[in-house]
Amino acid sequence: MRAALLQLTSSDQPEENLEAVLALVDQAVAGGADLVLTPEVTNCVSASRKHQHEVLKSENDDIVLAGLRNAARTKRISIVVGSLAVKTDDPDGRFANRCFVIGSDGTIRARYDKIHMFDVQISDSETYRESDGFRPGGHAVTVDVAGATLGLSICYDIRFAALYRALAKAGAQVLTVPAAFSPVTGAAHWHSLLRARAIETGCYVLAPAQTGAHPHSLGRERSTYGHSLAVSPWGDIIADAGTVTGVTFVDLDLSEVEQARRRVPALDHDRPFVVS
Ligand SMILES: O=C(O)CNC(=O)[C@H](CS)NC(=O)CCC(=O)C(=O)O
Repeated sequence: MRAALLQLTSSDQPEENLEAVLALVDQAVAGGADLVLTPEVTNCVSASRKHQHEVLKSENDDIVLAGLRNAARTKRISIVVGSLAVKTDDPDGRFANRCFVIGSDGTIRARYDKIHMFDVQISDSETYRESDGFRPGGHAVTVDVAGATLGLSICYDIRFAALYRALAKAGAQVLTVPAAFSPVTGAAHWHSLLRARAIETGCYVLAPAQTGAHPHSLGRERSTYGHSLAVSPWGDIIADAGTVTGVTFVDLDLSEVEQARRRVPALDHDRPFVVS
């Protein structure tokens, strides 16, 4: 199976982002991809709640989701839309940070709402309060698509190893980690966290990322770390997109999942213990 990781610098305008992502989907198809993966918040990166409420829609009216479903169907590819910010029926008006898996017939095969919210003060000048604007999910999801079983996650989830262990035990062979990582924590932790999850589970890890300085008509400036990454089930980095936008191809051989788990069957070696 050939996967293509799309690295984007999404703006706060969904129309622009749709155009940009469809251009990269075309490149991915031309390069022979069966499975295309896009980063977290492909449809809109914005720090302004007011602006988000103006431009974002429920999933039924989201133009990026509609455009990517159409692309999947007409080009016969599967797509993991890393996430879209979509309106929900939350009484506080909060959005969902939702991953969509689209089959090669254009149907939505799975949805996953990001579970862990990035409520973090990285420094005096850099604070994130994701749960102010987004309603967290509570369901982990695996899905069979393009000949593989995927285990879904989003960005900050990567710091919660138990999620990935549960996904692998539920049958996942490929863990997807679409992201919009902060430059500071990315430089410190990104590669290590992704490699650790691959090593612990014997899964491929595919992590398409937002990169660079995101243009804003409103709100404060926002930059992301980039470095879309693919990691083998043995823990080797097999692709790193650096910081430019574009498409990164990676060929997956699912027998490597079995092989890694045969060599180190740690996934089957959990033991009960108490902490005192
Ligand atoms: O707000 C949006 O536009 C979309 N969501 C995000 O960008 C989220 C929440 S702010 N970012 C992360 O989870 C980064 C995690 C991270 O950087 C780390 O774990 O170190």
